[in-house]
Amino acid sequence: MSAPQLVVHHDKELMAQAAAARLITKIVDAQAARGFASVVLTGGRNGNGLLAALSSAPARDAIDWARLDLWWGDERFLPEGHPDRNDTQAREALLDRVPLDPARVHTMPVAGGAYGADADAAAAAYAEELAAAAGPEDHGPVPRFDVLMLGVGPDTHVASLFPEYPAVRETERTVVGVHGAPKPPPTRISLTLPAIRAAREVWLLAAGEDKAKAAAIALSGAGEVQAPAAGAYGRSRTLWLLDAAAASLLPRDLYPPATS
Ligand SMILES: O=C1O[C@H](COP(=O)(O)O)[C@@H](O)[C@H](O)[C@H]1O
Repeated sequence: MSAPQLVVHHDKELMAQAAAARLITKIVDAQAARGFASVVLTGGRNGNGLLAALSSAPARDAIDWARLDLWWGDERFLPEGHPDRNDTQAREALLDRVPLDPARVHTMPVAGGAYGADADAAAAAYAEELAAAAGPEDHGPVPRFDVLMLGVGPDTHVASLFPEYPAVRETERTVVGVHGAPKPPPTRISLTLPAIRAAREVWLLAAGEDKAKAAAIALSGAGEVQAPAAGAYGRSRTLWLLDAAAASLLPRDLYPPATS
């Protein structure tokens, strides 16, 4: 477990641009060291903001897009191409504009596809896909992702792990179906905390006033069942990327004053 480090940017746009620049460096370094990189994408406003910033970043094509594995932390279990699916939004923000290898783009299953309306079966299939991609060096059923990003919801949810829901208590499975989610749509698929914690680095994105309470709760010692964001950490780094509005309720001793 790595203790959270905080970086507070002046505003949402700057946060998205700085996070995009940070991600480019991370991916380029991993590709130089191992030949490929693996990143887990998040849905939500902050995650899509980062992808849009990456799309217009001058250094975007320093990344070798064909040697990048993309996974998702969660998905809204909706039909293919639905505008509310996280993968649809990611494609619009970035993925359709870069030369990815389609075989390395690991979207979560769609509703009405191979698993019909069965989100649990779809989740089990994604768990198998992760397990197949994990090598002996990963020492577990999911790859050691280079970076796993999570947008923090106003209620402290991350991925589709909502406070007090069974999914946040899961200790065995790496991917689960989520039913009756408090945020639409009610049916979702999500990585669990054990899968999230397999990542080398976990980045939590929180920008905007509506994230201030969630950041303060999660970073002030709350339990992970009540505040799932508190249970999201990486093996070697846990990084909270915030803007000043989202950091406004944090105790001042948690981070140095915003500088950028
Ligand atoms: O529904 C979801 O919400 C969260 C946070 O979204 P935001 O719009 O409040 O930033 C996101 O992390 C998750 O991936 C997504 O499915």
